[in-house]
Amino acid sequence: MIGQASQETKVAEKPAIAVRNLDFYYGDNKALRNITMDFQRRKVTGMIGPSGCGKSTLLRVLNRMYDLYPGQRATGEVLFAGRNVIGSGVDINRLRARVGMVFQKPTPFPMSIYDNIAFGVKLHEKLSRSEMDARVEDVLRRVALWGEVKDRLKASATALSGGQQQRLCIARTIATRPEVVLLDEPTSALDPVSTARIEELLDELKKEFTIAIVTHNMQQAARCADQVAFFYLGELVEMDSTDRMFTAPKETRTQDYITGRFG
Ligand SMILES: Nc1ncnc2c1ncn2[C@@H]1O[C@H](COP(=O)(O)OP(=O)(O)OP(=O)(O)O)[C@@H](O)[C@H]1O
Repeated sequence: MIGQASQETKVAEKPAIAVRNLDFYYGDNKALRNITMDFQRRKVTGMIGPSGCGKSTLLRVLNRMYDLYPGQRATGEVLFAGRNVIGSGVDINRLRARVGMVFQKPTPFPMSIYDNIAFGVKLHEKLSRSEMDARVEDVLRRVALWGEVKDRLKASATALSGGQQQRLCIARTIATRPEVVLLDEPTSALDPVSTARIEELLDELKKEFTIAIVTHNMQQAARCADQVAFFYLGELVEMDSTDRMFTAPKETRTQDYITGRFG
């Protein structure tokens, strides 16, 4: 009975991000159509669908990355921390610290491993040297990179392997203590061993962060995600728990995609 009650409490928990009737345009091209979905708190939401269906576009809306480009606009609501983040009057730098993003290709800054992490933190917090050292160590430990780099924190981040660079980018993202971490195909440029390490890491990170991951890899979605959303031609076709999406999807298009019949 107690288990059931706590289960119900979990279900009732407010989503970290609630997307409502979201449309997105690249100029005249409508790339997202009336998207309504929830990103559950401290869960991994997998976003799947054929190339061009709008997965990356949706991620870029969640932290207003599209704002950097003229001609791109979103309408509808993206509710995060009590406000519509695609509305006016939002502190975009603050939003991007709270909704962090990791890209497909590792993108370390051309500076030292230490500074890659300290750089973003300094924009938002005033830490003493020892506090910053502690923050750097903490996030590097959490991405299981500390052992590999602790003796060369002042060395250039670009000298790390691709897998190490991607773990550093995740460390850099979580160093500003975001609530949500967005990952756009974070392992597609990595070998299987590095991929497995990132997937293990996601399992750890979701204890603390809400995670949204775009992936083309169905096994990865099945392994990592708690819930999966399937997109097609700018629409959200279906969203459900990972188990149900992979064993009993409601829509034929979902079934066809996950079984490799198209895409
Ligand atoms: N900068 C842009 N300018 C114009 N149209 C764009 C731009 N970026 C994406 N699009 C269009 O928006 C639609 C959605 O693209 P998006 O990159 O979000 O898809 P995706 O599902 O992430 O694809 P992929 O899996 O190949 O990365 C596509 O029709 C694409 O051509």
